[in-house]
Amino acid sequence: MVWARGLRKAYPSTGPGQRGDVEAVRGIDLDVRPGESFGFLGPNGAGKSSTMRMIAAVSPPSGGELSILGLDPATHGPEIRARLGVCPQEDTLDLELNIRENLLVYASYFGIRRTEAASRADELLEFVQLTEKAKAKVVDLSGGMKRRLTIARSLINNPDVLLLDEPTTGLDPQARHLLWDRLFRLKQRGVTLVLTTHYMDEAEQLCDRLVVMDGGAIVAQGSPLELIREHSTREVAELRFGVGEHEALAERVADLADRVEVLPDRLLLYTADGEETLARVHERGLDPVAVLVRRSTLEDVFLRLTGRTLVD
Ligand SMILES: Nc1ncnc2c1ncn2[C@@H]1O[C@H](COP(=O)(O)OP(=O)(O)OP(=O)(O)O)[C@@H](O)[C@H]1O
Repeated sequence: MVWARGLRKAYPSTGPGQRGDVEAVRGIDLDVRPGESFGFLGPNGAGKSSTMRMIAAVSPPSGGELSILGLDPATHGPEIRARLGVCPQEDTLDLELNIRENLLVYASYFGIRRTEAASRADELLEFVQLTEKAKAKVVDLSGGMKRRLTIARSLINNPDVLLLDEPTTGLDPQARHLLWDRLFRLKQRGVTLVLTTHYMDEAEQLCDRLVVMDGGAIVAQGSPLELIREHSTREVAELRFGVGEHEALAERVADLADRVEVLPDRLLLYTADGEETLARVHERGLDPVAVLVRRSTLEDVFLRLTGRTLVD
């Protein structure tokens, strides 16, 4: 569905004192398969949105090869865009129109006939659970509802691939779960999902496979489970001590874990059995102010690969 080799994106520098181009994407390879849910996970500035804009055929690559739905975006941009759904990071809904009208106007951009557009709009409002709000204004919707409307809008042309740039950023947990549920259903219907996120739980919930990006490059790829197995241990014991004590205490527990990470507010002990490790910590006479034993997540994978946390 999406295939890339050595894909690059550079922007001319604009700021004073900036020299050379900004290398947003530095030669990445991609292979998104039909029907899968594929994610780009990485912190702000990793190059996720730049990659998505190239896949959406709205931003030309600066180098490398790119094929979308088997077509070259340089020569087949309009055909590709007609078969894609794009859900941008910021909602770009028309505030003057009501909810249903937003869908109808969007349908007209794709040349969909009025009667077909009307039934499609009703079907999509039902799908995103906004039927009762059909006549409401955009300003009367919650953040979660606006996102659902944006998704409905991006489905108006019945796309083969849906691109979602940070679909749940800024939403509360309930709104996020509702959105995830709709995206699962789309996947069940055979729509290929390509999404960016900086939420590890979202990547774990939604993505069959993902690439971890940092500084414009892919630093790891695989299924969430594969990435965790490959780059982390089964469990993590988190220990909080007094402010400024963590660096020195890390040395005293280093031999109790496969690996120890020092964060400003806690120590992370990577181990197969967190409770067992914790018991050993206490045996040494150390007394953390707070402890937590949890399973490893993609956040741990990112920390291992980059030395930084995903959300600073
Ligand atoms: N239009 C542009 N002109 C110049 N520089 C840009 C442009 N768009 C992005 N960049 C720069 O390219 C780099 C990658 O940005 P990009 O938005 O692709 O990252 P991201 O991973 O999507 O981050 P975010 O989560 O903040 O959207 C950053 O250094 C950014 O400042």
